[in-house]
Amino acid sequence: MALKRRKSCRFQGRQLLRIGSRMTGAAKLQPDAGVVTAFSAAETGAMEDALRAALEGPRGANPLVGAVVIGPDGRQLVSGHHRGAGTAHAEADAIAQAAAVGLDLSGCTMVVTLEPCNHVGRTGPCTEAIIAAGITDVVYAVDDPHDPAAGGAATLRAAGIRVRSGLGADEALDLNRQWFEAVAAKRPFVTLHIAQTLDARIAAEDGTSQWISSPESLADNHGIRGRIDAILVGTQTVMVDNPRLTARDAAGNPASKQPVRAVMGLRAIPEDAAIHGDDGLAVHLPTRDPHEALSMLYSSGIRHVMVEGGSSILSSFLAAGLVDELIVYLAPTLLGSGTPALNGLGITSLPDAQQWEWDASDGGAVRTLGRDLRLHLRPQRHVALDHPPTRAAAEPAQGGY
Ligand SMILES: NC(=O)C1=CN([C@@H]2O[C@H](COP(=O)(O)OP(=O)(O)OC[C@H]3O[C@@H](n4cnc5c(N)ncnc54)[C@H](OP(=O)(O)O)[C@@H]3O)[C@@H](O)[C@H]2O)C=CC1
Ligand SMILES: Nc1c(N[C@@H]2O[C@H](COP(=O)(O)O)[C@@H](O)[C@H]2O)[nH]c(=O)[nH]c1=O
Repeated sequence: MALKRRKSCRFQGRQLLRIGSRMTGAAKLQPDAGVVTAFSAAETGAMEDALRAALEGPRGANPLVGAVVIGPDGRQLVSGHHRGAGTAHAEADAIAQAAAVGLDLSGCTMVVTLEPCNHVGRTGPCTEAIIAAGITDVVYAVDDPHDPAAGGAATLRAAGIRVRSGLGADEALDLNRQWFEAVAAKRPFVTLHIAQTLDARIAAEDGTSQWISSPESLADNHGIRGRIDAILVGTQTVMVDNPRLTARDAAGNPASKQPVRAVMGLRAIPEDAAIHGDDGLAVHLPTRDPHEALSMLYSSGIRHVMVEGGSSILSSFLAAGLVDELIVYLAPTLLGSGTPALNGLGITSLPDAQQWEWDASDGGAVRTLGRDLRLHLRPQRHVALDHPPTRAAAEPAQGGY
């Protein structure tokens, strides 16, 4: 990934860059008059690598974040990335790696794709770790909308650290554009799961569907179940499959973290349905409106939901434009008839088709899982972010961080 920059603006190994409307999707690294901030070629290279490192993490309640620390001579010393809610942030990851090999980071520059956090969530504040490491310079791409007005940058400055932002802002906004949108809309991040045959069926004519996916795909799906906040299905899936919707390992043992199990639809859930379990994690969302379902989940602290199916539910979330990430397990199996993965998106003409793009994050866009292919996609970007992230946009993180 090459950050946009013009070579002509370089002088003595440094670039003169203007940060134009830094927090908008139109933010560009442009050499020009105006607010002038200088970033060195080493910092620019480090930001490119930080953006690449960020892609190694999974999408969800937390944004993808990467960090690279460079020494006073511009050499890259260590890099880190965030591996999902509840794990070390990218800055803390890089600092921990340096500590593990006895690397002294005092006097170094931390280059990171998101403003270092200032709050105590599931992990300690990154500002504290940066200050404690003796880092003297921080360059970050975009503000963190989760922090209150005086965010991490202010804390770092108050500690005497030189802080600059806006380098790679376009790329960093694009990297997490769905996450920023979900945060601004105050709704959970939505991952849609489809386990389908080659001819896009999710169940046979008689309703049987277990299992279309390979054991490896099922294991992958259970891995996701173990790190999301909630899993959601329609009432019909509960009637037909009587699913448990728990996160389990290959031997059937429950994972340490279990998602809330949400059922969406107006019908009552049978009392003996397996989904109730005995852990109090099952909820009924008596609505057919996906917006309403998400707002019910959000108000109870859910920040990442995986929509599992069936077709009516998958279609309703897709038609409403509420899907941030799409994971399709594609089995080399043909049914020729049965329940289609989707049963209508309100599209009648090709120009109106939904367009998706391959998502290289978290292991890549296409992976082989046993005999299946795992396809990973995100909505295609049509325009710059209409509503750039602002600090006021989000409530403090609950499910994530
Ligand atoms: N292979 C896979 O990945 C999966 C396969 N499946 C399969 O899918 C099949 C079930 O799919 P399907 O029949 O589509 O049922 P769904 O599971 O999608 O549930 C549909 C029901 O949900 C309620 N509902 C809530 N919101 C909406 C909405 N916006 N639009 C329409 N209905 C809504 C309605 O019931 P109400 O009257 O209660 O409101 C409706 O009848 C099963 O055979 C199951 O095995 C299911 C999940 C995953
Ligand atoms: N058939 C099918 C899936 N089906 C989904 O898994 C649910 C069953 O979950 P559980 O009772 O916890 O094992 C079922 O109701 C449906 O939501 N998933 C997949 O990854 N691949 C598959 O082939």
